[in-house]
Amino acid sequence: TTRICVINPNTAAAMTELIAAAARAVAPPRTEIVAVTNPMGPESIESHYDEALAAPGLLSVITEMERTDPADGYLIACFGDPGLDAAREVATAPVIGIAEAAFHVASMLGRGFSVVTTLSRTIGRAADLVGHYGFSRQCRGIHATEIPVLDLETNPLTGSILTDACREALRTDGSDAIVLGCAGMADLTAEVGHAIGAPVIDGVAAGVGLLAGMAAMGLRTGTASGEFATPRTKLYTGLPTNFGLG
Ligand SMILES: NC(=O)NC1=NC(=O)NC1=O
Repeated sequence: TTRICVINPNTAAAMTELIAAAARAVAPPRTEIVAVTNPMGPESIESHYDEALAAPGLLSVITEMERTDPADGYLIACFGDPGLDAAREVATAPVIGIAEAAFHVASMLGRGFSVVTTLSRTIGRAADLVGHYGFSRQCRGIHATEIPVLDLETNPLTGSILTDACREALRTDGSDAIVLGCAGMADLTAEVGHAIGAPVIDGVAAGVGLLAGMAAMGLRTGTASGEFATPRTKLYTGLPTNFGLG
C-alpha cells in the first residue's frame, strides 16, 4: 500500500476533512490518504505572518511521521505552499505543495491558465510561487474573490461568487484552465468546472495524483545530499518537546 500524508497547515479541522475528501476522491487503488491537521499555528493562512507561524507545526508533523512511519509522499495542502523547502530537508519521500501541483497540471492543459484565489492580499504570494516554479509564461492572471479562507465554507454565496470569478478570469485572460487558489475551494471544483466548461484544477487532487504517480515510479528522495540534505544537528531553543529534530 502507498501512503500519502496530506497535511492541512492551518489548525481548522473542518478544512482538513474537506481536504481529505478531495484527496480520497482521486486516490488510486491501494493508496491510503493519511490526513493531518497542524497542531500549532493559525486557524487559516492568508498572510505572510500566518504562513510563517504555520511552518513550525507543519514541519513537526513531517519529522514525527518520518520518525514513526514514513509516508511515500507528503502534500502541503495550503496554496501558499508554506514550509515546502524546509519540509523537503526533513522528508525522505517527495514533498509537493498544492500550488506547485496545480500549476504543473494546469500548464499541461493548454497555453495558459488563470488563478482564482481568496483575499487579494495573497495575490503577491501566488505570483511569487508562479515565478519560483517557472510558470510566468503560462500564468495569464491571478484574481481574488475577496472571500476569507474560513468564510468559504460558511458564506452561502461562495459557489456563485467563485464560479463568476472563474468565468470572468477565463474571459479576460484568454486562459484554457483555472487553478483554484485555496484548499478550501476543493469541494467546489466539479460545480465550477461544469458551470464554466473549462478544466478547473484543485491543487489537493493534483497533488495526490502526482504523488501517487511518483510513488508508483519508486521515486523517494531519501536523505538527499546537497541543498535538501537532512539539517545539521544543532540546538533548537524553545520548540515544543514533540519536535522531531529538537
Ligand atoms: N490562498 C489561500 O488562502 N490559501 C489557503 N489558506 C489556507 O489556510 N489554506 C489554503 O489553501
